[in-house]
Amino acid sequence: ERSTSSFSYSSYHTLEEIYSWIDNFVTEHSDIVSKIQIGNSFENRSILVLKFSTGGSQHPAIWIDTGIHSREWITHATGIWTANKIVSDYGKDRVLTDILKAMDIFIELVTNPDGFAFTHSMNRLWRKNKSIRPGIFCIGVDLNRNWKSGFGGNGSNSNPCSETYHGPSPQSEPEVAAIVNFITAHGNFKALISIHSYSQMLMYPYGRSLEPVSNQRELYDLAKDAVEALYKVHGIEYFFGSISTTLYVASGITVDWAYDSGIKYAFSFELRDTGRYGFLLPATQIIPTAQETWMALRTIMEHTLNH
Ligand SMILES: O=C(O)[C@H](Cc1ccccc1)CC(O)(O)C[N+](=O)[O-]
Ligand SMILES: [Zn+2]
Repeated sequence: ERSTSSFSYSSYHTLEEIYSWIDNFVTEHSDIVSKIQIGNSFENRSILVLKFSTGGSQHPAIWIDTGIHSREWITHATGIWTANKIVSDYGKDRVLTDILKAMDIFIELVTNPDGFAFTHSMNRLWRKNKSIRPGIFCIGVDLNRNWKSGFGGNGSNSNPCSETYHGPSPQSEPEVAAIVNFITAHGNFKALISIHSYSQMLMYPYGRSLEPVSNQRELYDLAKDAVEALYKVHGIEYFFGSISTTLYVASGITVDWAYDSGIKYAFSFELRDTGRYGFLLPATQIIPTAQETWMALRTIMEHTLNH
């Protein structure tokens, strides 16, 4: 369709519908939003990032990614609603306006486009990307185990048929390499938020070990404030803490790489629910989930602005 006004934010969408929405969205809000292609997926789909900026060059930046695991459809839908919330509230919400006056926000909505297309065409519960390699008879790498930090450690698997297969080497997957190259070249990211589902948790590094990060107390207090802001919207309760102590040990993950790269505010969300619907969360819960998640994101971004 020609404009985002006919786009339903309370429905799940195909890859083509999302990419079309991105083009319309950027056209309609070209004063503050632009589209950047940071690379191509294994199956040669464009990897797209939305940049929200009020100008300046190289503002300190905040990264948000959704859909790194393709079956977690609530995360793409939440990202799309969040993008629209940012343009709707800029100039009205004092906190958001202050954030965007000083910082840029980058949102990668479909971080695993090949896997996402596959969840629509063949297997709704596909998690990994779609890479294939000679002599290997299972498809895909877990993009949340392919990062350099702690690569190959506990909580990742060397078996290509495993759902947590870490891949042949760190950043072997184009979908991960594209983000690493973009964030490294930019050089001024202050926060990274990688959004998953489900379990209703807000977590910070490390995943690879039980060892606390240097600013653990600060991250604990910030996570606490963020989940309280989330709770106030619809009464949904989140657990929070470090990944390894709150959920399980996982190695080669996005937020450990971000933290070790100097991004001291690195978080991962597990959105709704706690297992009743799981990855098959009904579309009726998209907007309520996005509304409450926004309040947590806004809390993290405000803290990043002020520290
Ligand atoms: O194992 C995962 O990558 C996430 C948990 C997670 C999330 C962030 C960093 C480390 C681990 C769980 C999930 O979101 O993928 C849900 N699932 O197990 O399919
Ligand atoms: Zn996930």
